[in-house]
Amino acid sequence: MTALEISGLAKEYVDSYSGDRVTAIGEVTFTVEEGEFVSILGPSGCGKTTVLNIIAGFVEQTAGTVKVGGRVVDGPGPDRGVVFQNHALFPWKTVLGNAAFGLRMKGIPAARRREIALEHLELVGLAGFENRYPHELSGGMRQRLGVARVLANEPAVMLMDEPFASIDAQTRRKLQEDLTRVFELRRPTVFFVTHDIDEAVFLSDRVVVLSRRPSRVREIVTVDLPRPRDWQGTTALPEFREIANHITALLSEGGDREGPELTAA
Ligand SMILES: Nc1ncnc2c1ncn2[C@@H]1O[C@H](COP(=O)(O)OP(=O)(O)OP(=O)(O)O)[C@@H](O)[C@H]1O
Repeated sequence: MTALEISGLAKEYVDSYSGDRVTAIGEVTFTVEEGEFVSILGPSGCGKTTVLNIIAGFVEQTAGTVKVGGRVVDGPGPDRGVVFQNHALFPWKTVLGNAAFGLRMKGIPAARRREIALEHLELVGLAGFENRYPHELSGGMRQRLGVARVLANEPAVMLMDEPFASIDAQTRRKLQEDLTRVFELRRPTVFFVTHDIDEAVFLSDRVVVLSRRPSRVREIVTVDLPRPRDWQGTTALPEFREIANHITALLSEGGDREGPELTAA
């Protein structure tokens, strides 16, 4: 079943200082099926985060529709859970309190909240840290907590905005591997924004490649690599490199004039 349906999405921003209009998203259409991992890639400034913010209900589109589970999105809601790049955890709450927060909002009784939160902390490798506070965790651990907090709520769609961008390369590999493991176990529906071609190919079932601004879908690339995936084995597959090279070519044909930050090994 289709979990997320984006049709004819467009967004024009008006710069609050100059009054200039910027067409961030030209026309973007794609779907994400239930239990599918879909990433979005494109040149810097092509509107990837804007697409995610519209799906989350934080930003209103100029045209087009977003449907989650067949229902039109018109604001934030518990059917969408966001893992932010900067964690966005509650600093005054413990790890357990953060993981259980959404469950509390849903009115789930305390004992059950604790049980669900602990189960998800264990799933992301944070068992034993439940009484710590966010400032006592490393960046990678905070991001694990962000994932546990969202998964515990069982949203229809999990939205991830470059969650590993500010994390050192070695920890990042581990987090990517652990995210695939969690995905393969639980099969949440994931929409993932990234700049990193290898990351997108490694994690995803499909990759939506956008053109530069005003963005359109250049191609939706299917990543038919076997699961379970592990970084060393999967990235060594000739098919992995073929797909990553194909996406690199698509992005360079698209004239990535805004920056060389797209990475491909
Ligand atoms: N609130 C805003 N007001 C005006 N312009 C905006 C606003 N938010 C984003 N933009 C502009 O819209 C375009 C798309 O921005 P967005 O952050 O969605 O792109 P992105 O592809 O995620 O960028 P990056 O790859 O650099 O993270 C950019 O030109 C940006 O400057």
